[in-house]
Amino acid sequence: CPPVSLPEEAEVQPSHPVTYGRTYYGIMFDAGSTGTRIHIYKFIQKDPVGLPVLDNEMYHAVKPGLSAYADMPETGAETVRELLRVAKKMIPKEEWWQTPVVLKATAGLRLLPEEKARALLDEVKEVFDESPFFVPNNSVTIMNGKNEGVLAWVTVNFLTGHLYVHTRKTVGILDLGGGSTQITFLPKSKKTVNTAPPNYIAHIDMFNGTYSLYTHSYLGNGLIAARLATLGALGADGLDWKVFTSSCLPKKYRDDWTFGGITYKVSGIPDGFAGYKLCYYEVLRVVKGIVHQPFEVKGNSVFYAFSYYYDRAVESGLIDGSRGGVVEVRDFKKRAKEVCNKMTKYRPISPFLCMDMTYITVLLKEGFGFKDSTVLQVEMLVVIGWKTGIGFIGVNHLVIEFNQVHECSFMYLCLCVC
Ligand SMILES: O=c1[nH]cnc2c1ncn2[C@@H]1O[C@H](COP(=O)(O)OP(=O)(O)O)[C@@H](O)[C@H]1O
Repeated sequence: CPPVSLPEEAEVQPSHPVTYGRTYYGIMFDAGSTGTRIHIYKFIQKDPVGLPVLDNEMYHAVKPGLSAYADMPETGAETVRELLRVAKKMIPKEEWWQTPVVLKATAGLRLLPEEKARALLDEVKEVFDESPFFVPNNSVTIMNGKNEGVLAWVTVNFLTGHLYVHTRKTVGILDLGGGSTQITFLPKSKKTVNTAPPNYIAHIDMFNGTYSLYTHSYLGNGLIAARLATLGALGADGLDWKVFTSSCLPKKYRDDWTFGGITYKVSGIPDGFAGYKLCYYEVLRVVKGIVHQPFEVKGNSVFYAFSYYYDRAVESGLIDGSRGGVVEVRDFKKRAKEVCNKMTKYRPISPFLCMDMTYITVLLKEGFGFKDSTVLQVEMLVVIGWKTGIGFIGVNHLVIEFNQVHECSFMYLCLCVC
């Protein structure tokens, strides 16, 4: 493990134009299951001994994600080349040679057969090598689920000011991606740690101490992968002729639907039933017996929920998109019932809204075991980090990479997940 150093108090630095000091750039790709995003960071070091401060972040995204190109890795890598063009426009030419470029892939590539994922990573690495940027060792990799959960926890707690020496009051995170979903929190009671499966506990070193986090990433339980599982389409054959039906979809709905580069025929049950109750039992199969209920989650911890929790809360009108908001688990349930029982009203938003909202409800209640009254702070991560301009977990990927390159002297924080 590298040495760990964190400032005494993690201070949120205001974003303001600084015209002196040394400037550094860094390029981070977040290769998710539903899209590939580039984050271009600009840091300014005001004095030679101080830590660099994030001055600006630029963001661009393309859809679909790399995994949609499982059978055309070269075409997939072209999407990365396109995004690098943006970086070339943003970063001054004389800085290119010392600007590190890193790509971390998440659930989309984890779900692919190993050789297909490998081919995609190799093609992306070639694109990096052909670029004028600095390519550190292991710059194109799949991030494991444990790190994904821990980094999101560090990011949210850093941005919300909960990371400081002897910190005890932290917030938990719930991240719902397309392919996987993560839960991470710092347990207050020993029983949570002792009753958890051993690989659900991650020990992280911060401030000269070791913290044991409860964390797990459920592969295949992201929102979009869960749709496939609900429809019974995950790993199914006969895709040319099979129509996958569900009572979570409007009865008259029938369409082709593509995820991960594969197209599925999906439909409601035209002469059958649709609605919350039936849908609830359909999605329950995707969660029951798979998702572990931590002992402590029934307590009063604060959880930040983002990614698809946020997207669907906004779409269904639970929260305001520009501000995020506080909701109780029961609010998701109430809104799921309404959406499912009035499918035609909500169909223009998305024919999958009933399935998605029901899945979120079932995941929270039957999966993690949250109470109806559990409060969730539903936010877009960009909003959480608006003061600093720090956007997504990308910044922490970058921190890790920078630290490997600059031996922990460079960034706000150094972290080690053992
Ligand atoms: O840079 C970002 N800022 C804010 N939200 C993001 C960003 N990148 C991804 N998301 C959110 O993450 C979700 C999709 O997750 P993703 O495609 O990364 O799946 P995965 O993590 O399962 O691979 C969506 O809700 C999307 O809005």
